[in-house]
Amino acid sequence: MDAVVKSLSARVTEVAADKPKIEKPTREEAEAAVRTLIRWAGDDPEREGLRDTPRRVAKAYGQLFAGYGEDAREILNKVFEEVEGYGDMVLVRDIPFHAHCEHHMVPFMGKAHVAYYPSAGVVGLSKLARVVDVFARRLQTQETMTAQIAEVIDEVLRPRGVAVMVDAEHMCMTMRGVQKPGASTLTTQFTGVFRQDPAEQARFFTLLRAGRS
Ligand SMILES: Nc1nc2c(ncn2[C@@H]2O[C@H](COP(=O)(O)OP(=O)(O)OP(=O)(O)O)[C@@H](O)[C@H]2O)c(=O)[nH]1
Ligand SMILES: [Zn+2]
Repeated sequence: MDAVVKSLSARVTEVAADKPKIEKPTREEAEAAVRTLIRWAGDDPEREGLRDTPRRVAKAYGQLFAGYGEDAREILNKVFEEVEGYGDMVLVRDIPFHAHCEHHMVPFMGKAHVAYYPSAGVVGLSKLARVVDVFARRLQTQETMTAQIAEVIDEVLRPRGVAVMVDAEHMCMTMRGVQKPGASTLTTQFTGVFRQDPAEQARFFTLLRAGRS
């Protein structure tokens, strides 16, 4: 791709960082909390099989909640200005993700579909998937995550419109509580032309189905 790379850092610094600011506990405090939860579950944190578990859980949290240390705006901070006149919809569908619900701290997982109409250049396709992960790797509701993905793309790229659809299964509805495995939740967020024009939303849904039986 014969593309000119343009930095959007000036625009990026205009907007507030989206990383939540909290005072983190020490690693020892985190591990002690895991030991407490093991006891709350009914087991003995000192038995051999569980002795290393607090350390592993604290480490796993680093990956599962890596989104707190990332800024989606920085990920989108690079556009390819010239893509041989392309101005139509770009849709990356079936982006798999794992998140944790903020109510029960158990996983919900599924696929995100992200579309936008470029205005001044396009962004690397992988960046759209990275943006999904930034918000998925936090304590979330599906609605908030869907809105955050659409909003940050809209804010940084200033496209003619953004459409995001998230399709997920919540383990808090499967493994506990109401116990309804297989129930899926769909959420959408539209900006710009997708919000204003129902025909554009219809086109987004048509493209989502394209090539599928
Ligand atoms: N809107 C929304 N609700 C969610 C999401 N993830 C989990 N929930 C819901 O959060 C609600 C929490 O309800 P509460 O009554 O406070 O908690 P609870 O007693 O554990 O509820 P049950 O899950 O019905 O047993 C449940 O209805 C969950 O299904 C989400 O991403 N979005
Ligand atoms: Zn939940």
